[in-house]
Amino acid sequence: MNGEQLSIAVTGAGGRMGREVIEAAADREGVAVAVAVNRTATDPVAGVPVDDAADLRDLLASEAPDVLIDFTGPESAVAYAEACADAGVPLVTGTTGFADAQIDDLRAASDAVPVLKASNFARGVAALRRAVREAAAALPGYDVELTETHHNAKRDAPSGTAKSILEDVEDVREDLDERVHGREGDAPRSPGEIGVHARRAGDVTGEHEVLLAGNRETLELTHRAGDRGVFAEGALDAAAWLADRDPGWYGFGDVLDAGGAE
Ligand SMILES: NC(=O)C1=CN([C@@H]2O[C@H](COP(=O)(O)OP(=O)(O)OC[C@H]3O[C@@H](n4cnc5c(N)ncnc54)[C@H](OP(=O)(O)O)[C@@H]3O)[C@@H](O)[C@H]2O)C=CC1
Ligand SMILES: O=C(O)C1=N[C@H](C(=O)O)C[C@H](O)C1
Repeated sequence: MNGEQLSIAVTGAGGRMGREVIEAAADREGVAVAVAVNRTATDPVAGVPVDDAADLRDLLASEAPDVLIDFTGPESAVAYAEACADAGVPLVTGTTGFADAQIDDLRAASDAVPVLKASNFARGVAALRRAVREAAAALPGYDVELTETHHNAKRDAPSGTAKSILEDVEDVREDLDERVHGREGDAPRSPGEIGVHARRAGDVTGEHEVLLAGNRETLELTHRAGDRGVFAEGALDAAAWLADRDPGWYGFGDVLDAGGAE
């Protein structure tokens, strides 16, 4: 970092989250957007010109930002991670929907630069995940069903956050080893199932609900994002924290454990 000023690059600058990050950066003291790119031509966002994503490597070399924030799609995120590794620029990515091989590619980039990947930058989701782990461990034998709801333009299903929560549940409840995505026809529930339900409707920002049921009682744990600003703020906190780290693989929990942005 150059003194107290954090210089960021933003990919997917024309998308819902890219715009939100640029707008949040404009509102935050000590943060400047040095590079903003998109695959397709995009008008300036909050006064920041948006360049062609094909020029990212040149722009990273000429502008030398402290960190790149990426909310795009899996293929692009992997390509941008490779550009970051080559340019020595730390990467924060909130992109979801990666295949396992693409995660391996991201991890390879983290040999060269710090890479922070998070399926959700809301602090409430971090708290939800802790609560779900505790509840699932405390309620052995209870059925678990997860429902996520997002806007009608979301591409990947189930959401990245839902997959993270599923991993949390499976980690503390080894008896739950079969993910069942929706049910249809003659489909009685078997004990090892975790039901997974993805709803797409309107402009819902993002909701995740975990239902635990058994022993004549139910427990529901729900997070609702009010707007995308909550994700953008978390991503900026992560960027500020990551800029001075050593190469390696990080999560949003590392930022929160350290007390948030420095
Ligand atoms: N971790 C978190 O907290 C959050 C994560 N997300 C995730 O961020 C990602 C982007 O979400 P959102 O901003 O709503 O999406 P949008 O579709 O609104 O924006 C995606 C942007 O990235 C560009 N892009 C580049 N490569 C790809 C690609 N391979 N597929 C799709 N778009 C691409 C698009 O450019 P062009 O128009 O030129 O194609 C577009 O500008 C998703 O994976 C989403 O799940 C979203 C919210 C919070
Ligand atoms: O695409 C979105 O919008 C969101 N994606 C993330 C996910 O897949 O979990 C996070 C958030 O729920 C919004």
